[in-house]
Amino acid sequence: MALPGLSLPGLGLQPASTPAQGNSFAPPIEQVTRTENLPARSEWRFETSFGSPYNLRLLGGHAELFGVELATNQPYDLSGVQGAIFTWQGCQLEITGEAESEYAAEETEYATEWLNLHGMLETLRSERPSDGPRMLVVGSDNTGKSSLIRSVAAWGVKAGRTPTVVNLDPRQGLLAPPSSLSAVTLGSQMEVETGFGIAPTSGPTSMPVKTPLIYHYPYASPTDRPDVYKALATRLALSTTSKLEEDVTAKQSGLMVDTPGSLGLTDGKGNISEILHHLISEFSINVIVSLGPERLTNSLSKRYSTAKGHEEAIPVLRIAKPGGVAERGEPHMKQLRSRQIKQYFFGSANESLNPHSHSIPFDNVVIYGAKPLASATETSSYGAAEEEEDDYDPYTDNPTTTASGSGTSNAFFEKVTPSVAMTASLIAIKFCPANSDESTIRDSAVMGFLYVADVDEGRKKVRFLAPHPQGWGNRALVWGGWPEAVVDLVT
Ligand SMILES: Nc1ncnc2c1ncn2[C@@H]1O[C@H](COP(=O)(O)OP(=O)(O)OP(=O)(O)O)[C@@H](O)[C@H]1O
Repeated sequence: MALPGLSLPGLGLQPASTPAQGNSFAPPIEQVTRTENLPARSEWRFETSFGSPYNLRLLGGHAELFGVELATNQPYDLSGVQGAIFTWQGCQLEITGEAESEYAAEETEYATEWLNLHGMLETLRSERPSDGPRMLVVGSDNTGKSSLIRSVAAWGVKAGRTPTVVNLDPRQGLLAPPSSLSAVTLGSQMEVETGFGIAPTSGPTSMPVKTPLIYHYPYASPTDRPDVYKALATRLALSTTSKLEEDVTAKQSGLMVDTPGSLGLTDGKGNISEILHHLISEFSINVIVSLGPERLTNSLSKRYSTAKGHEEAIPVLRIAKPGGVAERGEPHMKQLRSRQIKQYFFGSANESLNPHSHSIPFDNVVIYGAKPLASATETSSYGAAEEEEDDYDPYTDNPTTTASGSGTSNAFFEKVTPSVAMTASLIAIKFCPANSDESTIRDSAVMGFLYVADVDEGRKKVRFLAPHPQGWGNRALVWGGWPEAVVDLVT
């Protein structure tokens, strides 16, 4: 019997191609190993703690984690992960280690819906090769947005496409630490354990390197600094779309935009976030996928699914939240951020990296502190913004003063002297020179991140960890109060 969706274009189910990795997998003696036989179209859901080993191995059949196929006999370390190993045809798994919860589930209709979405994207790619799908996924927190994007991106890569994934949620980085808004074109398949993989490094790696375009937004939510968020989204949209213009295959493969859960909420009158309108307009979105409540989908449909003036209609699709998606509390999210930061500097178990130490006198370093929103100038972040939104110009709110303080106002940054308060936090190296004006510093892409390992106020020296051995010349450095310090990065 053919499985629904499997005949859709672009998803040739083939035997797992990666060979067995031998017998290097040696479970700790006290760990109990058990096997699970999963029937077709079921999944193994698990929630595991950080630091407590949890290993999975595919013994037979086919299985995938968010679209990425597991290789037979390869051990995968899935500690600190909430997820599900899904199988279309049935499989046998070997599991070692303790989970906070784990069970086999057969209510997996969501997977067919996601696969049908992949099929629809493939149809759009074939029908309009010069103008691929530009999909935005919206919904409240923990509705499966990132997992959906990971899966359809992985299926796209498997079908020979090179989709571009855009992460607009600063709380979780995409090939970058939290506080990043980033985009990457996937030229190769993702990893089972690390998802999109690790950030590029100066050293040799066994994994194919994916180079993201990164902007720095050192706040947890778009509504913390909507002016900065919108300006950076505009920058990211411009850079991404102009890059796609130079790459026919990537343009045909299309964009997949992941949004933070706060943009999937409507106000009491059912109005959509004005920032969401901004993203739809700036990324020229032509498919909207809603994982949110019916109210959000209705509001989006009312606004976008019928043509208005010169605007084309944008289809709005509603997809149900998968049953297995778990609420993630703040302690879990904090550990996730900490792990992403560690991985940025030290890599993963499969691909370790060696960060470099740079000790610099205070006088030789110029650091700008990112300011929180000082005055409540934004009265409401909801509303239709029907006309003005499309005309949003990031330059209109640009102060012309230098960030170093001459002139009338420093809206975004203030110069700061290194202090112990910075210890264990992240600093972004911008591509622009240190004496650039505020808006240039704000809008510059990120060259890389530094970790403040130590500040010696007595000797007036600051020690950074950097992924690269080279210095960064006279570039602007920006310190934000967010994400929180990760004190156990350097032991
Ligand atoms: N089928 C599933 N079974 C078990 N866990 C799942 C399943 N699908 C997703 N998850 C897990 O649920 C959590 C939330 O999913 P995901 O990150 O995709 O949601 P999200 O809507 O992007 O959340 P947020 O907006 O808060 O970032 C993740 O840890 C994810 O790995």
